[in-house]
Amino acid sequence: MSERIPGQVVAAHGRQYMVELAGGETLLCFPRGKKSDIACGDRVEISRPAKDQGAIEAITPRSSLLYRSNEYRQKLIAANVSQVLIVVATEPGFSFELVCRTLVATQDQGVAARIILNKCDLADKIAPARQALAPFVALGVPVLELSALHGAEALRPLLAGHTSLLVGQSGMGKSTLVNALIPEARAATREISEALDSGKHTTTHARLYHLDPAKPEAGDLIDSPGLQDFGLQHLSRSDIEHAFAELAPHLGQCRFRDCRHDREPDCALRSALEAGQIDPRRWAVFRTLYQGASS
Ligand SMILES: Nc1nc2c(ncn2[C@@H]2O[C@H](COP(=O)(O)OP(=O)(O)OP(=O)(O)O)[C@@H](O)[C@H]2O)c(=O)[nH]1
Ligand SMILES: [Zn+2]
Repeated sequence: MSERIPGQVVAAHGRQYMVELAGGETLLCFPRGKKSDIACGDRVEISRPAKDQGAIEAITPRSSLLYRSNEYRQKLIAANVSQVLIVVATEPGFSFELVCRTLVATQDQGVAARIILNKCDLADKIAPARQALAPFVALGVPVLELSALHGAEALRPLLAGHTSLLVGQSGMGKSTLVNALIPEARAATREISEALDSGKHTTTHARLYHLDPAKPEAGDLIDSPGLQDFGLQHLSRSDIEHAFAELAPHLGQCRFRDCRHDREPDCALRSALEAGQIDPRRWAVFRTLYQGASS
């Protein structure tokens, strides 16, 4: 048996992975066997049958796994993340539901979340954006306002000591933000794309960057492709109830143990909604997710 070498997946694209080894060398790797449930951020053990190619033999247990799913399949986003940064912008408008769904996924994985409100140079658009974000602020989700076009230094201290995942809809300015934080990102991405795609121009992969290669404590940043939806088919009704923090004081208080929080009498959740203790926009997303959950 050949020697097992530890490494970390720094780029994932289909069944191809770039794995960083101790010392910073990166190696193109393929998973052993048919399965490829490996994500950017995964710590792995590889074997090296050839100098310029590796085989992923094992995945080290993860501290967290962010993924999306529908009825048919699941899509891994990133592993071993300690905080998720949800990028929204003053313009164009962002999806309230997508932010809620991302927060559900982070809450489920016990990962911290922050919202970054980008494009705050567009001064007249800030007030409506703040209003749209108010329900998240009320929940205690920190919001950082910045303008990636003019720099992202305010964010840097919040990244120290973390592996942070950047997620957001297309057009919110995620790439601008990555380039502001990591000026060499564009070149690194091009290099990786060439290795992974052999010339094809797809940018569908997640990518891990070291904020300061000389200082591991500066943190790592994983950039992921723009999100259009965030399917959470893998979560049960109970998972969803527990992922909406504002419901916590009311869970278990309904008259019926198997209350579906719909039209049942003496539903504690509906009472809290009617008493104004639960934001109606959050409630609407909760209902959508709860009704779609399998059990
Ligand atoms: N006014 C303003 N525009 C910005 C800012 N940041 C990004 N933009 C612009 O917003 C547009 C989208 O930015 P990108 O960085 O490409 O957005 P993205 O989220 O990476 O989008 P995709 O690449 O489609 O996933 C570009 O025209 C940027 O120049 C900002 O802070 N202020
Ligand atoms: Zn109920």
